[in-house]
This record gives sequence, structure tokens and C-alpha cells, in this order.
Amino acid sequence: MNIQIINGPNLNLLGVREKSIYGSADFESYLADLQQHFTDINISYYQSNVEGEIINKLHEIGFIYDGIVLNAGAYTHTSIAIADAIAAINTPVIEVHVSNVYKREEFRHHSMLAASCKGVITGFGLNSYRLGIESFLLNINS
Ligand SMILES: O=C1C[C@@](O)(C(=O)O)C[C@@H](O)[C@@H]1O
Repeated sequence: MNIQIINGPNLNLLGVREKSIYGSADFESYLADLQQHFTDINISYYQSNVEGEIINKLHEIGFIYDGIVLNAGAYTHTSIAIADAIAAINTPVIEVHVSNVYKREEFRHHSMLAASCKGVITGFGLNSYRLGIESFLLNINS
């Protein structure tokens, strides 16, 4: 099984940015733990701060991979273009967030992407990514 994790803007600063909200672990260390945990799964990782690059990555793997775990950061709340890309591809996408966006500012309560995704996981810290991967293993996405 091939799973792609895509992180959007500012998520390269996990472990550094707003630690009280996002925690102090950096994503690369967490990714290594994930890869050790899911030994039967090929987990690829991509991060970009650029909307068009995230769309290009969705196009590139969206007809090949078995699942995509996407944290689009603030583009979640603004990007019709990423929503259209998710709708255009075949691979199911799970939207994830580190923080519980519903406990935060109102502008974070709306996702432009959620309606095009199979599901949304929010508020479990970095383990939101693990839960996203687990959902593909449970085969509850079709
Ligand atoms: O950059 C982010 C991170 C986030 O997606 C999260 O993982 O909690 C939540 C977004 O509202 C925010 O813009």
C-alpha cells in the first residue's frame, strides 16, 4: 500500500511554530516513527508552502497511490483550487489537522476541502496523521 502525506504552508515549522498549539515535535522525527510503526506501508512525504506545488503533487500521485493524508494548513480555509484538485483525482484524500480547528478562530471552522475529501481528522496532535493512515487500513474509505 502506498500512502502519501502532504503538508501545506508553515507545516515545515512544526516543532518550532506556536508550540502551545502545534506541540514541540518536528515532523521529520514523527515521520520516522510512523514509518517504523507501519512497516507494511510505503509512506511518502511532501511539504510545500506553495499552493500550485501542492496541486501538482496531488495530480502526480493522485492516480497511482492508495491514499493521501493532506494537511493543507491555511489553504484548507481558502483554496478552491486544491478542492478542485482533490475532486479531480482518483486517490481518496483524508483531511487532517494537528490542532482542533473547531476550538480556534471562526475562520478556521470552515474547510473548502472537506466536501471533496473522504473524511476529516482534527485535533489529535501529530497523531492525526497516524489516524489518517489507520483509516486507509480499515478500508472504510470507499
Ligand atoms: O497551518 C495551519 C495548521 C492546521 O492545518 C493544523 O494542522 O492544525 C490548522 C490551520 O487552520 C492552520 O492554518
